[in-house]
Amino acid sequence: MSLKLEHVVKKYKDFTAVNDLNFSIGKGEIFGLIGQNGAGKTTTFRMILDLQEPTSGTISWEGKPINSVNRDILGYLPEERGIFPQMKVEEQLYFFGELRGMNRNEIKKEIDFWINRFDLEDKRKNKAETLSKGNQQKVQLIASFIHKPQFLILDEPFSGLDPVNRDLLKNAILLLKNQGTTILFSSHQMDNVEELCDHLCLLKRGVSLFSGSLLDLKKQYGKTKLTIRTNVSTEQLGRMSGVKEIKQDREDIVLTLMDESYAKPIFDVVSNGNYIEKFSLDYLSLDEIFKDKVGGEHE
Ligand SMILES: Nc1ncnc2c1ncn2[C@@H]1O[C@H](COP(=O)(O)OP(=O)(O)OP(=O)(O)O)[C@@H](O)[C@H]1O
Repeated sequence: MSLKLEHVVKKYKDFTAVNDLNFSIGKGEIFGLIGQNGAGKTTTFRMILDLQEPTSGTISWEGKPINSVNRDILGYLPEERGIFPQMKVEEQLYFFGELRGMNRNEIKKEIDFWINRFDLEDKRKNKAETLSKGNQQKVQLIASFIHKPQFLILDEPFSGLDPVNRDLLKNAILLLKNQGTTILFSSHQMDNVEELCDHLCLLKRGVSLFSGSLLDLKKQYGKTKLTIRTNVSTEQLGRMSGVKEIKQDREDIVLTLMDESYAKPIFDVVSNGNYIEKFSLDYLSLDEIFKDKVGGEHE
């Protein structure tokens, strides 16, 4: 394991922001930390980065206490966005690279590569303050990993990015993973987590509701989402046994089943002389699981 948190607690006076948190991240894995506002994600990141001390518990990197590890193996995109407004994009990135001990040739290579990937070529010589928010965020992202850290922590990296830039970021994250970078990121947007993460931890008010592989989380619920497009009526399907919930979603009827075994009798009814355009039995989406786990409080 690269990163390991064991029984980590963070208290602010009487308030417990993180309570007995345990999870580990394997080398080269993408790990998602998800939770509502105030769940304790940023606090956890700050403890991993040794910017805050845990009240109790241990955090280790490759078996050594995280605070004994060379800072240059880490990269961090903080939640607070901010770059030097008056500095040109390129100067900015040279500055952060030099801070990490890189020479100008190495930095130039990285800048050329990432500026191109993030579609910022025409902004190179522009002052940061003249860039749109999304473009400023991309510059800050490049700054966080320009030194090729072994372990990259991204706090809400997708927030504020349009769909095209979200895809650019997703591809960048996958590229970094393929180069061996271990990546931990937080997000409120479950589709990003679902697409990218191998493993995740679901936090609610500082307590972990689940930590482990995405597939194991999905298996807890089983394949209970049945989507049907047919000429059989909603009323008839709603009367079938094992149906917990039924709703119309445009042309589809979506059933939530008590468990997977109820799908076969429904198939037998639907396939009996009817035209079936769609019959698909799936795991719940991470968004649906999240809402179920955190209850009705998720807006
Ligand atoms: N310095 C502090 N003093 C007191 N309470 C704090 C402090 N920092 C954070 N908290 C509280 O700890 C809890 C967790 O905060 P944290 O910022 O880690 O949440 P988060 O999951 O990152 O939320 P968000 O998604 O809104 O960024 C919140 O209730 C917050 O008010």
